[in-house]
Amino acid sequence: MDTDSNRKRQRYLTWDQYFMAVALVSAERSKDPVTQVGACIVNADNRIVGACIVNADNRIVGIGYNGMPNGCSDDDMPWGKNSKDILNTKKLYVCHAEMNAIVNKICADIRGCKMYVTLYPCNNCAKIIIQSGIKHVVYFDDKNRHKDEAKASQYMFDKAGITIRKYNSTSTQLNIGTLKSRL
Ligand SMILES: O=c1ccn([C@H]2C[C@H](O)[C@@H](COP(=O)(O)O)O2)c(=O)[nH]1
Ligand SMILES: [Zn+2]
Repeated sequence: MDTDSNRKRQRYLTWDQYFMAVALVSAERSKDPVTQVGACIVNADNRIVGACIVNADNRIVGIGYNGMPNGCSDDDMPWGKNSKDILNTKKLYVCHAEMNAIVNKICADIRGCKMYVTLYPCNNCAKIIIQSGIKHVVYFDDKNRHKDEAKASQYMFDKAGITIRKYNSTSTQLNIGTLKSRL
């Protein structure tokens, strides 16, 4: 590598890679044994609102991952999904990453912002995304895209004029394992 070059470094992350990497790393905090989801919100100037500012409670404000509500210990709550008793599954309890990112925001006004999220948002997250004023969504994984919840999300996004697109991973592959091995 020519460390004496006068030219700027060429292989730096694109904005998409950078913000999706932040969301993917945030998902690594999730305790969900099946699906780990992370989200981050950026403003029109490509600035993460709440860029990993850690407050006294160790909360990264402005960024979120799927987890149990504050005060509901991860060790006491059910993380399964197949019990016949829905009250004994995570479904009614887990806070979705998109909601946590919005609740954790440090800017009062996130109208016009963009959300990077590692999973196509469900219909409930679509509602809170729309109501928060976020105008653009970039998602990484569309494993739920066939579900009615996702079809309802797309319908509401279209009606509300929210743009949503899949992260274009044809460029440098984001390898969280490599990132984690360097931490
Ligand atoms: O929009 C969404 C949809 C789902 N999640 C979280 C909620 C759960 O913790 C998992 C989904 O678990 P599965 O076992 O894959 O059903 O993903 C979210 O954060 N945002
Ligand atoms: Zn959701």
